[in-house]
Amino acid sequence: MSIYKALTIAGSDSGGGAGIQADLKTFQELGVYGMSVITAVTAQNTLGVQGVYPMSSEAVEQQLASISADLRPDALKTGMLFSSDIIQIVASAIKSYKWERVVVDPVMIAKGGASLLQQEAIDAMIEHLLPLADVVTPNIPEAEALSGISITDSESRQQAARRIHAYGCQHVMIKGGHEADTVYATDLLYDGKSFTEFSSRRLHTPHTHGTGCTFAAAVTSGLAQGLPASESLRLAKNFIQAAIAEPLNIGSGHGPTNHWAYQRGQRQENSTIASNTIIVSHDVYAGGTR
Ligand SMILES: Nc1ncnc2c1ncn2[C@@H]1O[C@H](COP(=O)(O)OP(=O)(O)OP(=O)(O)O)[C@@H](O)[C@H]1O
Ligand SMILES: Cc1ncc(CO)c(N)n1
Repeated sequence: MSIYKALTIAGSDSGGGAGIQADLKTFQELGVYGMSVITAVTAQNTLGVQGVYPMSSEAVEQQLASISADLRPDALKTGMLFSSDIIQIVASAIKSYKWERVVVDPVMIAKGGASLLQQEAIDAMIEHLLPLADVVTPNIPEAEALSGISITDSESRQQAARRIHAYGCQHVMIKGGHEADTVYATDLLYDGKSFTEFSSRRLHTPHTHGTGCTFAAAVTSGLAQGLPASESLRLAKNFIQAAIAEPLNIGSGHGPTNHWAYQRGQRQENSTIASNTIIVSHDVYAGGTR
């Protein structure tokens, strides 16, 4: 039996719902062996972020080197990278170790508003990391920061996706979790040729801590097992829908998602979880100029 290996390069969330912890739980549930390079330790719970403690450059470099010397990842994802120094170290490791199937989740700000990436690091991400990415998964504020385009409607969302794609990544998925009051949570994929929407029923719950990390980790799990990007994104959309639909109700603030729910739903025919994961995926009209 082949063991597929996935690596997450991200921050630690002491509360266990986002960051490295969400990534490793997702890898495990989706049947891939998980490895981690920790870029920063955050003191965090469901109420917010109480502290951010970046690792030294040397600590990040050595973790990457140790993995490279022994355990080649089949796919990797980046999450919270915190500074332009860490971004450059990670980008040069990906290039020099010739690691492939790279998912960049351009984590910038936690849901409560705490900064997880220094402002000046956005340029480093565009210059060094995005050209190495197979899949980039910004939420709407991150897509605005990367593209410089204010997203107000579907046309401006398509423009932002085109602009980010032009930085050199293969696929851009602008996630729709932050849209207010829509019936569907719709993510928009651009592969340089056409747009595809992935829609699911928007669930009304405060328990969405770590949705972005979990989603990108599920994409990485699919890529690690050799699925194409579009299939990996479909898997991730199903995984996160199930994880939001069955909240754990842990903590007194914005609780974590349920990383067990997807596999539980797969095992139970006709379960409520399975019926929650109806996905509409279709090509959308690519208006405007390319
Ligand atoms: N309330 C919801 N109902 C259904 N799906 C949702 C909901 N909120 C987010 N999603 C889905 O979860 C995934 C992550 O999207 P989101 O925009 O929340 O990421 P994010 O802002 O990066 O998350 P994070 O807070 O972890 O940084 C997307 O596939 C999105 O459509
Ligand atoms: C460590 C970490 N990474 C990412 C996020 C974004 O959800 C978070 N809250 N914490």
